[in-house]
Amino acid sequence: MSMAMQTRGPSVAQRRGAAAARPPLAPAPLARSRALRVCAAAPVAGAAKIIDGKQIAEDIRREIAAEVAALKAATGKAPGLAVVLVGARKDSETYVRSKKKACAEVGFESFGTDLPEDASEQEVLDVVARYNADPNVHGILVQLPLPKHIDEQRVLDAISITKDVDGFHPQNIGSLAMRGRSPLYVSCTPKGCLELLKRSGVELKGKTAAVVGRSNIVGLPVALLLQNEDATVTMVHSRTPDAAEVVRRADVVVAACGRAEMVRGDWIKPGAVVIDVGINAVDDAAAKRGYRLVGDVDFKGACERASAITPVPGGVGPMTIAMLLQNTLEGAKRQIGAPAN
Ligand SMILES: NC(=O)C1=CN([C@@H]2O[C@H](COP(=O)(O)OP(=O)(O)OC[C@H]3O[C@@H](n4cnc5c(N)ncnc54)[C@H](OP(=O)(O)O)[C@@H]3O)[C@@H](O)[C@H]2O)C=CC1
Ligand SMILES: Nc1nc(=O)c2c([nH]1)NC[C@@H]1CN(c3ccc(C(=O)N[C@@H](CCC(=O)O)C(=O)O)cc3)C=[N+]21
Ligand SMILES: [Mg+2]
Repeated sequence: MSMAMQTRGPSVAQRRGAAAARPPLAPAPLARSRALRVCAAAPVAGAAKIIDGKQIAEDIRREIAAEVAALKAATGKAPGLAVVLVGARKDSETYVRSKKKACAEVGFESFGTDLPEDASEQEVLDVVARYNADPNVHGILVQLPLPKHIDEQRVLDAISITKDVDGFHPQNIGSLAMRGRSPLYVSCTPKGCLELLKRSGVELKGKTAAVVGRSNIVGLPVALLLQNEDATVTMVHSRTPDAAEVVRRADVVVAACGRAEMVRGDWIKPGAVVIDVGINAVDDAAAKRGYRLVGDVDFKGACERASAITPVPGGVGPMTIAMLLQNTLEGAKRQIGAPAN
């Protein structure tokens, strides 16, 4: 696999120092990504390069901040993102908080509505309708999962496709699946996976890819995107008799099955590129929060065989938020350019 590897970039410590020396998202003169660093966790022989999603996401957010400044200067308007949270799940609250913080850092206006766990479906639909009609809101995100008594698909379908920055509307997913059509928005996590591959110099054309998981929000759109880049894609799901056998043939593996460390190191074809979407909390008495996050891939084992791999945390997660900002900026530019849509 041809990869543009940069193993001689600054050390992590140097990079941290440099980041601290300037405001976090001030447009840098050179917004180059230093995608890959040597994997510290793996033995020296055959050590995989780490695809540094945190760093790449930071580069993208800096690019976005510069574009927002230019948009504001030209139009007097800032992109606006509305986040709707129903209930009080701890993880959802954390995600929503980090999305709002990311919005503020790039100069977006952020809107938010928090509804109680027992809010009715109609109340959620009313909030969506209000944001659909608000010209200062260019993107709408309804945090998932919603409480059981609310029909998730009905709520997602109610989001105006012009503001569907999550890319969850069936029309946006459908367009992704059809040759010759382009969706208005591509879902953030799948788009982030592809951006990581692209910015790491991974060639997809003619390669074999395995996607573990087929959910509407991750596995399915990732598989469609990889196929659009001319990879030959196999999707693995809970009824696949031998997941390992499929993964062993893949030059590119995307793991999104929601099973901690299910994809074992010895499933990885030597030299393959591994994108680990999984976010799983596992109890760990030694960790500060009492748990630590692991991916859907056995990271240590995979490091010994992969040519490059994303870590968890610090891989796909930060890219999801960067792509949300990117989608919102794109939507704002379209909507501000044509206010009568
Ligand atoms: N980093 C990020 O930004 C994000 C991370 N995530 C993480 O990604 C992971 C996937 O999320 P999501 O797609 O929402 O999860 P879902 O639970 O919706 O889907 C999981 C998929 O994996 C498949 N699967 C489950 N068990 C197995 C198994 N034993 N073997 C093979 N396939 C299996 C399921 O198959 P079937 O269809 O047959 O049930 C399903 O298609 C989770 O860890 C989640 O936390 C999710 C969103 C964003
Ligand atoms: N409408 C909707 N859109 C979503 O995009 C959406 C959603 N609902 N519901 C939940 C999932 C999950 N998700 C993540 C986003 C960022 C990180 C992230 O930044 N993770 C950090 C770690 C954060 C930590 O330390 O807890 C990392 O991987 O480095 C993870 C997961 C978006 N989702
Ligand atoms: Mg989707």
